[in-house]
Amino acid sequence: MRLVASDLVVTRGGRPVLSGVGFAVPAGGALAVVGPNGAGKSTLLRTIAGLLKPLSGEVRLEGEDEFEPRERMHLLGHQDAVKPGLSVVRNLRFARDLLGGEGDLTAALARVGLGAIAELPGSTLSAGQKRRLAIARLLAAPRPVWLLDEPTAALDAAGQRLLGELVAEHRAKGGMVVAATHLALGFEAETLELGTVVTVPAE
Ligand SMILES: Nc1ncnc2c1ncn2[C@@H]1O[C@H](COP(=O)(O)OP(=O)(O)OP(=O)(O)O)[C@@H](O)[C@H]1O
Repeated sequence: MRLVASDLVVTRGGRPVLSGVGFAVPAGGALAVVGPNGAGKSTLLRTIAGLLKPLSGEVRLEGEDEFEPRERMHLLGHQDAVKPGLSVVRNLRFARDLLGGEGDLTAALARVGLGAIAELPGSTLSAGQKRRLAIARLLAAPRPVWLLDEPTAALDAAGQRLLGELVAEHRAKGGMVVAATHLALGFEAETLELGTVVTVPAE
């Protein structure tokens, strides 16, 4: 399996944001997308996820031709999308059912350190706990491509280490990761500066 983007041209609000962006991430590979504020990192992730349509160019998941690429991807965005009125475990069940996964909710919550507060309402979570709940979705509904937008934001040191471990486990199973970031990610990745074309070697 391989995630390939070629010659992506994307405009937002009528202004060009990405022009001629391309990369290839093989099974087990990871790519860090870097650039200053407004460079188009989130735009690139949303385009890969199929939420924004490029003017030209394409994103494809080679080896998974029977699926729509977006069905095989997780986008962990800036917004943690926690429903305030639902408990932590119900939030996760809602997301899992929406995404069509079969992961173990209790195990996923335990892994991200939220097992003890599974019954608390989402409205009571701290920023870092919301981020951990968003990360639990990656485990509850396994998909081969993780698109992570500033994934370490709001995470404490232990949370950053945990994310590094989860990414390593995901990659060891052949998963792929594209992460937009300003901060250290806590895992090894090739780097894409927007506007350049790179090919990422496997681990
Ligand atoms: N909904 C929108 N409508 C119009 N323009 C937008 C929209 N969203 C983003 N943009 C513009 O697209 C450009 C890229 O934004 P994007 O959020 O992708 O950048 P980024 O690299 O992720 O930035 P940051 O590091 O600040 O998160 C910016 O100039 C921004 O103003």
